[in-house]
Amino acid sequence: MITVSEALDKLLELAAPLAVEEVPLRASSGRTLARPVTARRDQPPFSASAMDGYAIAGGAAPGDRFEVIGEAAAGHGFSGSVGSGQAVRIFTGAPMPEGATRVVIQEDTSRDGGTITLTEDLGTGPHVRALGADFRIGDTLDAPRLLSPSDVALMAAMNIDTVPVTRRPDVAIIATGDELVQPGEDPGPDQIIASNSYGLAALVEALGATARLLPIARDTKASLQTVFDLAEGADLILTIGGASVGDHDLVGPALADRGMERAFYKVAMRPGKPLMAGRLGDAALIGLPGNPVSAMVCGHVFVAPVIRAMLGQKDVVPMPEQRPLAADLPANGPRQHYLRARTTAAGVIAYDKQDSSLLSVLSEADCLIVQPPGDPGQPAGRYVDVLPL
Ligand SMILES: Nc1nc2c(c(=O)[nH]1)N[C@H]1C(S)=C(S)[C@@H](COP(=O)(O)OP(=O)(O)OC[C@H]3O[C@@H](n4cnc5c(N)ncnc54)[C@H](O)[C@@H]3O)O[C@H]1N2
Ligand code: MOO
Repeated sequence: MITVSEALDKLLELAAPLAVEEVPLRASSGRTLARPVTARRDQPPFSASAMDGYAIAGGAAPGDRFEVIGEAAAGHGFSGSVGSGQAVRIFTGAPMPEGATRVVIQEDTSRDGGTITLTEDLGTGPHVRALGADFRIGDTLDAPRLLSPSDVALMAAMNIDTVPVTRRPDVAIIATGDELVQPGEDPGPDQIIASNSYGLAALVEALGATARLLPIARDTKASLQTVFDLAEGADLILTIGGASVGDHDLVGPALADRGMERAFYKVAMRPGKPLMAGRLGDAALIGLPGNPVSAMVCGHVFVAPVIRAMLGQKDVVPMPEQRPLAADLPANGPRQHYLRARTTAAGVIAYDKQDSSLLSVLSEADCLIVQPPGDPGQPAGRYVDVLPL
């Protein structure tokens, strides 16, 4: 058995960044920027008013009077220039007229026909946004970067309409087992619903991959080979179940027949011990254990970093957070334990039930406490490593 960190190193060797593609700006949120993009204009492209009021030239004091000589609105600048004793009615976002140095907000003026008088409680201003105050032509948004809605707004303002992003990893997901039927079907008396494939598909799609749920493979080598054929073209193949040592655990042998180069089998972790990984043709392959919580925990711990690496992201393995324990944590055995836990005001608390079949517990949990192998147990109040879910 290898350690979690050794397994992660070997897995990341299987995951090279994918090709770059151009997508419309509208489709770029949640994608990974693959190359820096560059602002095509200054923002604002002119010195602009930040408020509704009057643009004036030079100093201003309560009681000063100005003649209003024109109007500047957003999209419609004033073509003349402003001199001493003159003002231009101006609105937020309008270009500052030539000669104007500040904006007096309209609340600080009283208007009488074509004249304004500055009131006693005159503010300081200047209420002007300098040309290029947000960004200048040539400023860049650096890659790699997971694009957020705010980044999309920024790129739009930079006048970037197509965005170079890393291609979405194509992830083929194969559930295996005679006992499985799809959600919505009528299970026989010895059957259960295939749940892991759906949870894993949601997980990889949330990370920016495309999931292909292939038909359930039955517990024969022939059925497994038929479904493996359908995984052709995938960047990453996830198998679920059939990974352990039972007579019907045929995933390893079927993959060996197919010529998989195995990188490792079995990791010193709980849940998730019978994890397997390797390369099958052009695809990376991760063989996940069948127990539902084991499959999902391995999804968070191993599959997510592989997807991020394929997307060309940096820091693909999340650093655990430090949080205090709200209750004592019992001693651990020889495998790194990922305990399903919840956050309370007093700290994190592991659920009493840690069996790797309990999806209801996983669904309630908001984090995993990561307890190292051989840990002697920790008292309440001690800070421990936690992975938020
Ligand atoms: N003698 C031993 N038995 C087991 C060991 C061991 O070391 N020695 N390891 C145990 C551990 S740990 C795990 S984890 C499981 C993993 O076994 P497999 O990967 O072979 O998984 P299966 O046997 O196929 O299934 C286990 C369990 O999960 C259910 N399952 C499978 N696929 C799905 C799915 N897509 N959706 C929902 N549930 C699924 C399956 O029905 C079984 O109940 O092995 C232990 N045994
Ligand atoms: O991965 Mo197995 O459940 O260690 O529970």
